[in-house]
Amino acid sequence: MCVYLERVLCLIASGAGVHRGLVSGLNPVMPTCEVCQQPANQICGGCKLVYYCSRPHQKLGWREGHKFKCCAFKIQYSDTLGRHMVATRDIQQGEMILREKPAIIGPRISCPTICLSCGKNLDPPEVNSKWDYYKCSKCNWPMCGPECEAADVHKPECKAMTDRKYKCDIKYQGPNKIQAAYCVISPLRVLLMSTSNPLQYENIMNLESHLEDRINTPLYTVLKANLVTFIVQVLGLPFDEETILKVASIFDTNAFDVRSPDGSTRLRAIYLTASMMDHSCKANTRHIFIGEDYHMAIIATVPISKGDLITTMYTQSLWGTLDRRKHLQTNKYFDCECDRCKDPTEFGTYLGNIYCSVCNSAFAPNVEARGAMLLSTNPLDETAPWKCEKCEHCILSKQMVWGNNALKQDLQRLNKTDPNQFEEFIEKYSQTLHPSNHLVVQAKLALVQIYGNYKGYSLTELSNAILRRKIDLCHELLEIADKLEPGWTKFRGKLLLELQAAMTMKTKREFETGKLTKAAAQDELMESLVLLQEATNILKVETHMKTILESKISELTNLLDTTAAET
Ligand SMILES: C[S@@+](CC[C@H](N)C(=O)[O-])C[C@H]1O[C@@H](n2cnc3c(N)ncnc32)[C@H](O)[C@@H]1O
Repeated sequence: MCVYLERVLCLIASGAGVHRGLVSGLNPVMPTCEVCQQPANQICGGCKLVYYCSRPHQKLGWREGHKFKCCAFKIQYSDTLGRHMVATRDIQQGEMILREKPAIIGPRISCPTICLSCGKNLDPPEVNSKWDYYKCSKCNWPMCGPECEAADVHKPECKAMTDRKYKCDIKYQGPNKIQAAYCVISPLRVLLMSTSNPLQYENIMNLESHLEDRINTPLYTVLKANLVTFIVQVLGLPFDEETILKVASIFDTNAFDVRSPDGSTRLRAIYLTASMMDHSCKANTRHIFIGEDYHMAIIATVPISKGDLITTMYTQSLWGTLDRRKHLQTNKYFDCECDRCKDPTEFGTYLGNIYCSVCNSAFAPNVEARGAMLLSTNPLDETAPWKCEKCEHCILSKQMVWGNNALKQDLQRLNKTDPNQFEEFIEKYSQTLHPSNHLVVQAKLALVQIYGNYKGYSLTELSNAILRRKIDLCHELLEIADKLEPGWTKFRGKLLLELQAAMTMKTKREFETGKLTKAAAQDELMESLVLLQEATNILKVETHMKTILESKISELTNLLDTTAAET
């Protein structure tokens, strides 16, 4: 980690300059100039972390290398947002704003049986002709094998448990059985840091927790019984109930969901600096995980101007405003008031809206009002009624919520591998849900994934009509992505890949059947190549995508060559 980031972390830890009410009482030692080490009082305007005695020395320091180290962000504090990240200079699309290793990584609150060291999902091997997992020889937690048992990450917790003769009693009970016992591990790892790495422990304990909001929730009542009892009574560790629950609450407020590309590992981790990013329903970054240690990189998805907030998405971008705000209130304890939440049309996508049943009824006298939507009269108030944009028809917000939930359940019940069920869902609700309603969008997204990828629906197996359908769906979804997740987002990258694959197949078929001339086929293939190049720019940072993208590019260029060679 660069020295500047370490200083950001120290600032976070000490609360200096960025922490609520702690701006006074800063380091009494006079800062020194980065260039001449003389007393200095001019702070670098970019990173706000280094000082200079004069303008010439600032210029010299910049030329001598500070320009490569200066962070593109600073952490600020406001009463409404708490600490948040702000760009200290213009940031380019695709630029890596931050790369950081996890301060702590561990199992989620409940998960299938995983290895405590590497986090991989465990398949039960046959041991002594009885089906069970390999177990740590000391604490009995399931592990991959002796190598993981000996890994450093497991040593402190293993010692804490074996010192008290505690043995884990997880046994193989069939595939994918969810184990609640894992809820103690990640908090235990943080608590043990209080002696092994006190500075890091302080850093973590300085994060926002919202414990006061969570303490009486059903989950925290369970944690009081399970987690607190385990730490205090079973392990005999010297922590009070509030500290233990605060650690759990810090995870719930700040942890990132960490997934390996192949889906074999799913953990939660805290990244101290990245956790300073506030939420926006149209975020300007995305994050990726790099390597086996799950370093996180934050990437700008759009150009970010100096002074802009650097934001991330805490919820699902393809949910409507009612669902997103509810999720943020119950999980992160704030009311989102971003531009998208304020706009009853969600930037013209109408993602969370439905058709007005009066204007769209078959008997409606005014045909010009067809397509009119119900809009919330105040999107920042979940109890506000919803009114038609064209007539006086109004419904209560709870009717909107009930209807939404009923249809959501209908969607969830569908067989995820059967495209006909998603097509029927879209058709069935076409009088209520317009083509970019969030439930229809989710059904369309499922179709884009099935068509061309699933067994029985590979690209070569698709009929021309379904191939055309896939292309149309990709275009529709890309239009929504441009408004809600613009730029170099994973969503756009994946859609562009799907689109170019379908377009290439269509061109190939039409050329082979003589529907397209050589020149027209080449023009179309060039169009696909442009899409593929943009998808590559977006996705190449994800290491597992590199070979896939390279082989797609070579397939497409080969096809271009072959087409050019045909007579
Ligand atoms: C991961 S922390 C982000 C850092 C946090 N602001 C702090 O001061 O430590 C998440 C918390 O930040 C606050 N927050 C994040 N985004 C926000 C937003 N758009 N509006 C208001 N509060 C927000 C909420 O309290 C949320 O639970």
